Amino acid sequence: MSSSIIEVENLTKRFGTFKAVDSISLEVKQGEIFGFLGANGAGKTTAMKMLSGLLSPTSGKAVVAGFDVFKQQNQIKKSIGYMSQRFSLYDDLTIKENIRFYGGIYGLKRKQWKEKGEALVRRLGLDEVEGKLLKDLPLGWKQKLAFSIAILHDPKIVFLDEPTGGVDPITRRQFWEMIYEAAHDGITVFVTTHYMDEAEYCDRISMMVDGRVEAYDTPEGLKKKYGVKTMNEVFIKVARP
Ligand SMILES: Nc1ncnc2c1ncn2[C@@H]1O[C@H](COP(=O)(O)OP(=O)(O)OP(=O)(O)O)[C@@H](O)[C@H]1O
Repeated sequence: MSSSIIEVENLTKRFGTFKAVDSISLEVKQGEIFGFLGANGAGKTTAMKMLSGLLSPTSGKAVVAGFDVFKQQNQIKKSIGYMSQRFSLYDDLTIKENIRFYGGIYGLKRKQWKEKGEALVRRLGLDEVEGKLLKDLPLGWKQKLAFSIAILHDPKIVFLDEPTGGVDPITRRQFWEMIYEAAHDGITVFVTTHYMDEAEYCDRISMMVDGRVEAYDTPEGLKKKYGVKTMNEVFIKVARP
């Protein structure tokens, strides 16, 4: 049995008197693809920011990649990759410049980001367009590139906040193939999504409702528990009881 890479116990975040995240507990195993689901405003982004060292929790406990989310936020940031729809690549830089920029942020040496960047461009078939500005690429390509850059430094965990929003099903499927490859290489994937077909691709799932974790199991286990055939139906039962 693989060991846990994320351990969360009664983690809470208050904004004033409002509890955006209300005493959540969960565990993610190394190399797992963990789906972090919930309706809009359920508290997913807030929880994910705490786990990635970007936001201080109010109370509870969480250890990410062996580091404490209260005291070791900088070490956490170095051990993870993060990609969200809002925080992505720079539109006014070329593909190559984005790789160089993020390689620098992740602390890679020139030789490392050059080698890894070249391999990445080849793997994604972007050789012809690497000198193009990001804004001239289709959204699906930008997302694949953003994901590849988020794991350029071989992090232990990559946090993906709605990584496939707004793209067509074929591009989403290709994106998920990249996720599988990363997991196969031992990177733990922690992903939020509103697409229930994507939830089916995860090893395990948690579903948040109003700041709390209301369901937590494998997709198969959840479907069995709620007596339904799809994750869509599970979501409707859990999120709108
Ligand atoms: N800085 C903040 N100050 C006050 N309230 C906040 C703050 N950040 C988030 N919230 C509130 O906390 C709740 C949870 O927000 P969060 O963004 O974590 O939800 P989410 O599940 O990620 O939603 P979505 O799917 O829409 O991204 C929301 O009601 C939101 O308005």
